[in-house]
Amino acid sequence: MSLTPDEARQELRRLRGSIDNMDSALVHLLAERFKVTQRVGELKATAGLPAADPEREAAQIARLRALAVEADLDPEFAEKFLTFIVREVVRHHEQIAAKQVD
Ligand SMILES: C=C(O[C@@H]1C=C(C(=O)O)C=C[C@H]1O)C(=O)O
Repeated sequence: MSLTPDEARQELRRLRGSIDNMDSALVHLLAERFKVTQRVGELKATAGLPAADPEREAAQIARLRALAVEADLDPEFAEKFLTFIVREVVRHHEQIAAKQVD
């Protein structure tokens, strides 16, 4: 299928509109996730529980890797993405716990 330059530009605009919508959804989902993990961090700090839970993280990685395969997404990428987010969450939890000690 060969497109004229105008048709290609039109298709590019349409595809980028779709990418923008998905990026917006991702940002909103991440914001909601961080609101919930903030509450988890406060709960853990109050109860004296550790910031990180490696067992839970391993279970999440296994679950997301399987979901990624089903969804035709690279499971390595899914794991890296989750690990990146969880690392940030644990950093927040450590900060929340440190504030409680002050
Ligand atoms: C949110 C939690 O705290 C940490 C962050 C996790 C996450 O972002 O999913 C998972 C496990 C913990 O290391 C939790 O324990 O559920």
